[in-house]
Amino acid sequence: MQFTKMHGLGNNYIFFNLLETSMGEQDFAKLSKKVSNVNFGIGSDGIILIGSSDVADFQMRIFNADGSEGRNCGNGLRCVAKYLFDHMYAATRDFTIETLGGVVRVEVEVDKRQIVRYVTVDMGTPKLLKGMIPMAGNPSSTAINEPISIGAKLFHMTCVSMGNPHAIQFVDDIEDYPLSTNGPIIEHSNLFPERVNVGIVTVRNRNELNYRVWERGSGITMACGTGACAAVVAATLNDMIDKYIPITVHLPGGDLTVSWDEHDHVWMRGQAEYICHGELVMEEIN
Ligand SMILES: N[C@H](CCC[C@H](N)C(=O)O)C(=O)O
Repeated sequence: MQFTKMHGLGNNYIFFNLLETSMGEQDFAKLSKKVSNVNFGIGSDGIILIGSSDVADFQMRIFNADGSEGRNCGNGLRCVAKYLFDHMYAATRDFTIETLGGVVRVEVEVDKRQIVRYVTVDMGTPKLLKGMIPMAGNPSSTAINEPISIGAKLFHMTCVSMGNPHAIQFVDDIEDYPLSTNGPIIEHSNLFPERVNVGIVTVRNRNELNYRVWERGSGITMACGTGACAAVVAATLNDMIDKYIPITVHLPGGDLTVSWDEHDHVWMRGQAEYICHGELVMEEIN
């Protein structure tokens, strides 16, 4: 089985192109757990399937390193967009991709050799109601800087869905925050019936954020596109950054430009890179 390994700011996935070869009734959860493991597999934050769609130009599915299926993936979307344009599946520079979290529109920017360098994604509208995150509590209320106790710890969280769930906390210095301790506690709290991506943000100024993530199903990664979008929405809701302008989000793997526009759409612009192509020995997987 052919694969391509790509990353968006170090958030790396193994991509399978189902437009070329079907993988049949594959147990994608099992495949992702095996392939994502750096010792017994290839090593990645998960797998991404590129396929056809009845409601958009293409479809993207993402499975985390633990085998759970994600509902959206910002860094993955930029990689998929680059792959589809570079391999001439996409006839135009802008096209749509179906995810479990909804259909998004992407636009690729090419250099003079027609190679994709940057991708802009219209990530759609953020969902703020607890019933849409989803999280416990009154489903038609929101969690904006809400004090939330989990175990013996008190957190102040702003919760946003970008198609996938994010719990955002604002701290003085993201490097000091015990993310590998608190991340799994929050991810697996019964407050979040579908678990949650845990984002930590330091506001540098009115148009720059620092952001780190403990990802649902993958743990600490170098970057999270949907998380960066959720961070900008959360910082805006808490009046920590200026509205409607492009915000630079600094992640461990690099920078993204995110804006939440006056039409309630969140836009993310960033790079996507190839790492390698390869052949997966399938009998080792089953
Ligand atoms: N790294 C991805 C997010 C993966 C989300 C996944 N961890 C989940 O929601 O289960 C991104 O760039 O948006």
